Amino acid sequence: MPAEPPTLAAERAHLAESRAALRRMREHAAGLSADVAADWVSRQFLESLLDERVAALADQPDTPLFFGRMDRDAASAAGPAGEGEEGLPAVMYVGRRHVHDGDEGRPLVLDWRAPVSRAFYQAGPADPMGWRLRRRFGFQGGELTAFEDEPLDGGPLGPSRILTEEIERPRTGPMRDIVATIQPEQDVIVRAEPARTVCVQGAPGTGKTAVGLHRAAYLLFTHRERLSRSGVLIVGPNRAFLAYIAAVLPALGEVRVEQATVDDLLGAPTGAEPAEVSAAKGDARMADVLRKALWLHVRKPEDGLVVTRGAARYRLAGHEVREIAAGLRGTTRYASGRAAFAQRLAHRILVLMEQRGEAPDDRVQDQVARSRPVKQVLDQVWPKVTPEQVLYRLLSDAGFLRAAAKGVLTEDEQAAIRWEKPARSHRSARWTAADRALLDELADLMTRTASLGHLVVDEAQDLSAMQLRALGRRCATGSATVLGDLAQGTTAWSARSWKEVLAHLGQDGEVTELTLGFRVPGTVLDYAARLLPHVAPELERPRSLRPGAGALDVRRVPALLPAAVAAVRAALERAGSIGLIVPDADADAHAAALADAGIAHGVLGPESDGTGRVLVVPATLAKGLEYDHVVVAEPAAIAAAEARGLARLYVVLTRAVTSLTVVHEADLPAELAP
Ligand SMILES: Nc1ncnc2c1ncn2[C@@H]1O[C@H](COP(=O)(O)OP(=O)(O)OP(=O)(O)O)[C@@H](O)[C@H]1O
Repeated sequence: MPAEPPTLAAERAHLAESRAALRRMREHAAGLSADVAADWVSRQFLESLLDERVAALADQPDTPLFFGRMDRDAASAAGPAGEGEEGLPAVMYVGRRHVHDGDEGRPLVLDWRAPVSRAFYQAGPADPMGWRLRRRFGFQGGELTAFEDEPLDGGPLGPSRILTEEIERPRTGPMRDIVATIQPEQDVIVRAEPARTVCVQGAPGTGKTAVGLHRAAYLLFTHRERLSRSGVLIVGPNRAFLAYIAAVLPALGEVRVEQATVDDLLGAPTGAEPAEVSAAKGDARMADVLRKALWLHVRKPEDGLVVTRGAARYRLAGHEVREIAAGLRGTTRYASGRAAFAQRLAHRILVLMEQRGEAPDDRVQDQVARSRPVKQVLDQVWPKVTPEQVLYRLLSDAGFLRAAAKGVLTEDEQAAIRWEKPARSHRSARWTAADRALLDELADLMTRTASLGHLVVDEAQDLSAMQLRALGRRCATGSATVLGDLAQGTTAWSARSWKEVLAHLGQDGEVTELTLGFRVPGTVLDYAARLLPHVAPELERPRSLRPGAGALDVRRVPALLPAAVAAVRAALERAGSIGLIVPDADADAHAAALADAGIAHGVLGPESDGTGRVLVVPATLAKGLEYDHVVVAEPAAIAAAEARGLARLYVVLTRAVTSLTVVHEADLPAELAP
């Protein structure tokens, strides 16, 4: 066997030493006892913390313990004992977590999220940040097999082979983390200050989703205590997408991040409606209409209030009751306003009691507030209502809608959102996705929605103003990472500007644009970009990290189904995942054709992630996903299936990592012409 090159041997020795140290750290943690806890509850808590710590220190044999190394330049490293300024070692290894040598506490591997590790991602010849060399390691199944050096004191760096290989490594399952190869412009977003909301406009495959997930991991590392208390939530477009990204954060050691769709948060729709109606209901002006509609329920009192206690009667005149209601109206949330109204009425009665020489205490005030006469006034003036009751009334009662929408919605707009045939009551009403956002707004007008510490919103361009407001409430006291691509907006209410999105979300934030695509090879990206002037002319044309790479094959075929099967069969000759993306209406036919041809496959559904190397993907579910080889069947039908069909086609054509085959029986959409 040829001798191993000395550098590789030395790096492997460091890996072995780090692994041994991690084992010791784990043994040490496992030996810690929760007995120091003062009581049973604290002991349980401490035990679970220790279990978590032991689990976190497990060495996953397939996951490299470190993926990079940095060598300081001579000037910075010339400190005592080989340590440079700030006590930093002359050499540092960067990995998924800290590993230190138990005896001396010497760091063997530094966590990628530690401030010092920033240099691994950011240093370059233009600004070496005190470092001389960056080394990237190649691994195979946990074994260190290669390395690549990037001198930081020389000329400009070429593209990293390890990065390209990582991108082209065949996909076998869900999304992987990119912690070893985060690029400088991505790193800036990942490490942006926690309090800052960042918004990323990114062309297909520029790493928006990856960046959002790594930012969540970074924030949890830097502000663990605060954020694990207040919570971090990732919001994605559908279950299939969430299943696809689900493994990334656990691989980075973060298991406490929630993932949800907007439907999960606001409630699943039980009804459907035309897109124009949803668009009208999704308009931000609906917030004004709802506020008005709710507060229209507070009515002027007709009579005063009479409370009897024993033989005594206490009376508040109508104008006094009116004044109290008027003083509260609109100054609080509806539910707390109702409670405060009862208390204020009771307080005034208490004052009358005192004037008569009684000495009532707080308990008496509470009793009066809950008494029958007060409740009667309350129900008449400030009735208890639910969001469903208010929205039902608004959408079914033309007069009430007119009163609430006066000066905000035109007659036509009112007619558009009104139900033609209302259900019999709010209980039997069918609520659409757009209604769910309205109900959430009403619920918040009644009682404040709890806010989380940080929200990552992916594919944010597809959310309506009212949905964004609903998400904004959930990060009102925190910050957000907003990710999306205006060119991939496929809803009737898709955003036209990120400024507006941020305004609806109620967050101040800067918009950063990513245009370097990692996923899609140059030839394929250029083909898809022919659609860009038609879907989002204001956006910059995306560039690919692999400009010369990729195979594009566009074929007119006499019969679509057999041609799609043949294209899938050809892709099966190569390594990696295969997505056959088809118009939604044709998914069953394509699945049947594959089955007839004896090709094992899964079919992606809204609630399922689909399994298998070959997946039939309805076009409307392709967003955010990727496959090594993509076969697109009948682009014209995909484009014709919906109002923003060209944007859908743009999404569909940008899912391939290695090859794209387009088969079509009908003419291609004219916009795809060169
Ligand atoms: N720095 C990187 N190193 C390695 N792979 C990367 C890097 N950045 C992105 N990728 C890979 O590129 C692919 C696309 O990334 P991602 O899905 O995050 O992009 P996106 O901008 O969300 O795309 P889309 O808008 O099309 O959904 C993924 O496979 C991701 O792992």
